[in-house]
Amino acid sequence: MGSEPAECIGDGKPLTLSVRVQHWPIRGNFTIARGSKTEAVVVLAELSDGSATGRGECVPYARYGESVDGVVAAIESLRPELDCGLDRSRLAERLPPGAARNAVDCAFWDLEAKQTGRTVAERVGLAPLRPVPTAYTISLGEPAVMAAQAREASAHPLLKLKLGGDGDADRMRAVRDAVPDTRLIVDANEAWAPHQVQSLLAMAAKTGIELVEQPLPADNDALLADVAHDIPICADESAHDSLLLEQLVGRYDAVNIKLDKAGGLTEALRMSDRARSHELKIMVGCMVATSLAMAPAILVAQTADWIDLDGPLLLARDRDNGLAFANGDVYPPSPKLWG
Ligand SMILES: CC(C)C[C@H](N)C(=O)N[C@@H](CCOc1cc(O)cc2c1C(=O)N[C@@H]2C)C(=O)O
Ligand SMILES: [Mg+2]
Repeated sequence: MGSEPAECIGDGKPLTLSVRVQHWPIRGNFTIARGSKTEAVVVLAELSDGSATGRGECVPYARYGESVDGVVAAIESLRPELDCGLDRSRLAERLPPGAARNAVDCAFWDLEAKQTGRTVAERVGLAPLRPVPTAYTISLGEPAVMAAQAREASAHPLLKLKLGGDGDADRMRAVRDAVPDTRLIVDANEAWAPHQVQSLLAMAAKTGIELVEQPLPADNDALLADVAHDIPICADESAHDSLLLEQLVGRYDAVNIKLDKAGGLTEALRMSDRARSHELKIMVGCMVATSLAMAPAILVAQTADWIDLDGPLLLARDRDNGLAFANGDVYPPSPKLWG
């Protein structure tokens, strides 16, 4: 009698939770080495203390063993603890790195900003947020189609080409010919075979591409230690949270930090610090999602080497008070959106 349930690990105020699955149509469709998509399926978590409400959005990703139902259930499982005061500082004790923790962590940060009247950027000690240049992604397709799309998108100073293995030398060449002055990065999403990696990296360097993201399946990471390369190789599917960063050293030159992999802003900031201490360069990336999912990543992007936060640009429509994109830059969020 009177004792707290065993699962109570927080000492904050009771919070109410709302969890919703939302579908946001993509303009046209979006293709990478793993398949095509016509909509972004996101999970929205809201935490309320009765007067203020904080929001966070995540994208469950089957590649990491996640499903929409599983992520919703993981967030829902926090309900009793939120009711007895679970706060952000204890969240990592309850959820592993991944999409579910991301949505809740970002909702906590947003709620804390509203409760304290101080932006998240101020609370993490950042200077006033500035606009940052983001890549714009060209979907995987035939070389001529990708070249045409790159030409249409050439107002974006930095393009990210999705690659797929066979035919990638032609894709890189065709796009480079179409946009000779545009900065290019490429993302193979694990589609290169070990026997292709050396020649495709050389072709990427020759065509003036400045970064190659996740060339090999994550299981083949060890092979990269012996691959000579003139351009940086960036880990995406091989990099999740700060604990596993050490394994990338000697294999990769950079790491793509995504809040959905890390489990939110708290861990993404830690990952960014730790990547620097291992002398890894930093990309900040995203899934196909609304501006609410990009907003916290803009804080990590302030010190990143490459920024890939174009999710909302691929959507047919975005949330109210969505991020502004202009001249290749993405602008900091309004507190009406997040933070
Ligand atoms: C809007 C762009 C796709 C975002 C960014 N530029 C990007 O390339 N991000 C990812 C790709 C992740 O996109 C995928 C791939 C997939 O197989 C399934 C999904 C998504 C997604 O966003 N939602 C579903 C779950 C990258 O690899 O860097
Ligand atoms: Mg990637």
